[in-house]
Amino acid sequence: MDPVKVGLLGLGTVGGGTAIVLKRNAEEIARRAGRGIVIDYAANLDLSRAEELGLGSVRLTQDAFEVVNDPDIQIVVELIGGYTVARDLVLQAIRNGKHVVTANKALIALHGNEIFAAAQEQGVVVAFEAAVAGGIPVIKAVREGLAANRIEWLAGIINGTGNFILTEMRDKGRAFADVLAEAQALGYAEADPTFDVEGIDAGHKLTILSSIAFGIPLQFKQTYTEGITKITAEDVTYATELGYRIKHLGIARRTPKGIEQRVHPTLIPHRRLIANVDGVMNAVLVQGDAVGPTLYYGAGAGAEPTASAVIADLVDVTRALTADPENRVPHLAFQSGQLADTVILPIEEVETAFYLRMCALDRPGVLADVTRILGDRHISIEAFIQKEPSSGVDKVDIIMLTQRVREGNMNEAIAAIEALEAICSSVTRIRVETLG
Ligand SMILES: NC(=O)C1=CN([C@@H]2O[C@H](COP(=O)(O)OP(=O)(O)OC[C@H]3O[C@@H](n4cnc5c(N)ncnc54)[C@H](O)[C@@H]3O)[C@@H](O)[C@H]2O)C=CC1
Ligand SMILES: N[C@@H](CC=O)C(=O)O
Ligand code: NA
Repeated sequence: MDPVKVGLLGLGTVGGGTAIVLKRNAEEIARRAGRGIVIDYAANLDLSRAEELGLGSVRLTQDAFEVVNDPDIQIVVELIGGYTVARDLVLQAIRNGKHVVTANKALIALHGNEIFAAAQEQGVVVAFEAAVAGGIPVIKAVREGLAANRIEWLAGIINGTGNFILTEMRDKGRAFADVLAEAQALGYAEADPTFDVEGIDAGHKLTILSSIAFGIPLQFKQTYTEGITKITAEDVTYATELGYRIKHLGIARRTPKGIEQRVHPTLIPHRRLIANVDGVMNAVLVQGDAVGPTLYYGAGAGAEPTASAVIADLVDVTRALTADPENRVPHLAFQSGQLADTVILPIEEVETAFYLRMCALDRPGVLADVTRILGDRHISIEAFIQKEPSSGVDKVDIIMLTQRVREGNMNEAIAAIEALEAICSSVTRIRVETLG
């Protein structure tokens, strides 16, 4: 059979990795797919990149629309990023009856509902394994491998750049900006690295995971996102003293009131496997009612790990070329008419335990005032440490772990604590999860 002709949009980190791995493993890939998979046409702003990648015989253009409109191209691989041009390109490819593979989580999280509806209508596939947790085949695992389960919750380290920064800061005491610059040089970071460090990228990925886990439409706007930029070296040290590690987690959970969909720094007991996932590695813990806990681990970013997922999708789509569209795996795991309209809870309604740190004047009665404020709102203290001045003489750092409480109640308590005259800074709060 003739090889499948692929149009590759974007020859950057992931596009380059995809070209290299497709060529290096061409024979094995063809044995798996049933026919060869070749890049026939590629688009990139800088055409000299094609030479660097040894794409000698491949047709080249700076205009990606030429690729999606080319009648010879059967599968379009979108590795440009962003949600404007990428959306137009993907929708145009679908209109032209082409299958699409993308690593673009921003695009899927924001425009996936529209894109999948268009794909369904045209009878084409839009595959997006590389969009979540890079090389880890977690989309396939949740969508297909766990199809028997009612998924109860999932929690993941799903941004490689953020995890790399937190690990280097903790282990080597390196400065935030310095590690971020290295992550950019290594090709891990998004074009706008604010997406990585402010939790937006993880929010995109969590939105996708939550949708395929619970059978709900993609709802990025309802996802609570908080980044890692406010985590201090003191918090890392105090968390360690209390037996925890700070990780940037995406958490999606079913509750009787609705679905929690949130990304934020989280204290996790240091013995948990996921607390020991370091550097650019990602991990996703998924709890199914039948299977129990399952854990997926691997590189969350980088050229070849991400290419691994892109090419796995290419193989899947190649196999599906001859299959009846009615019998394909649904884009969002559940049949398109079967998505539920379960409410996503606002963060104020979510219950977690909390780590609190505050700076107080070293005078009698302050601690009693703080514990009274918490007690009045039925917030119990699980652990407590007081530290000698780090922020000036006659001051102390008070660090507490609380039991689980509704976030709205904690907001009230924090406001009352901050209003105390003896409290000299705003209260730092980090949510705590045992993930057991
Ligand atoms: N870098 C990584 O480790 C991962 C990236 N992703 C996603 O993969 C996608 C690509 O990311 P990277 O390869 O890191 O980005 P990149 O910035 O390295 O590459 C993007 C490429 O697209 C080209 N490009 C931009 N606009 C274009 C246009 N209008 N027409 C033609 N070419 C155009 C640029 O010339 C550049 O070579 C993004 O959606 C990103 O979120 C997903 C998982 C991991
Ligand atoms: N910028 C992302 C790339 C992969 O999705 C990350 O660091 O995880
Ligand atoms: Na993946």
